[in-house]
Amino acid sequence: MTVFTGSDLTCLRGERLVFGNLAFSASTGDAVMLRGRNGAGKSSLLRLMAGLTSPRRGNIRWQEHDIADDRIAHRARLQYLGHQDAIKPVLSVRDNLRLWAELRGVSDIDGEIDQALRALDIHHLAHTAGRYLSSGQKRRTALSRILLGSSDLWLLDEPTVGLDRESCAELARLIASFRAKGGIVIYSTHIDLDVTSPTILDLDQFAIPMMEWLADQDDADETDTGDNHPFDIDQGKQTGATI
Ligand SMILES: Nc1ncnc2c1ncn2[C@@H]1O[C@H](COP(=O)(O)OP(=O)(O)OP(=O)(O)O)[C@@H](O)[C@H]1O
Repeated sequence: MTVFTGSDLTCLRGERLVFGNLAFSASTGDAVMLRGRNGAGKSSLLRLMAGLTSPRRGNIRWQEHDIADDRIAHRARLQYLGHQDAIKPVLSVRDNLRLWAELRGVSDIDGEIDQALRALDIHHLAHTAGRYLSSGQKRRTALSRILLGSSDLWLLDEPTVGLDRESCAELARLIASFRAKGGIVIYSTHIDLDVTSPTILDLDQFAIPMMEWLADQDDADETDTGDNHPFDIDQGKQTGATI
């Protein structure tokens, strides 16, 4: 059953048209790998999928409901791992996890933290303060957070950065186990992660020149009464803004 979809998505960041006319769909147990050159918009798309930002055009739906209609419900069903590990330097690994578990309303906090620490093989770091962790240990701590509580969707932005080979293999196992329980995983990576049969979404295919998009908008706006152009078209010409 198709659960998570996006259609006709256009993403603008600053004055940059990152991608346009992008669509995706994912069903229970699916993995989607985002691919594309640096700056193609993988992180931007993951942020849209998490409901942290809004598309300039198009919509993203969870079981037919636009995620923009209830962002709190959407946040509750997903775990998002961004570029930043978001580890509090003065708190121990365990207390960092406790903070996240409390925010997520986990009931068996200590039990779930123990499980997550074991899954990422960082139990021995439980009492180490965040500021003393190596970058790989920070990434493993951040990854252990996504195991806390229940979720239906993992959005992972370059989850392998800083991880050694064993941790990458462990992450691949965690992804497989999450999918086996019906979870959907969408991730970006520049290195091979051993994920079984992911759908590939290549963002390079959705890059469109800014001027082409503005002309397209102009046609669409001819029937509009209001002026909701994001940019003045002459300004676009002056700056020659293209992808
Ligand atoms: N906060 C921001 N404000 C304005 N533009 C931004 C911002 N963050 C990113 N961008 C721009 O958006 C575009 C897409 O960036 P994004 O980080 O989504 O790409 P990416 O595919 O994840 O890149 P990478 O592979 O390098 O991580 C880039 O051109 C970037 O310069």
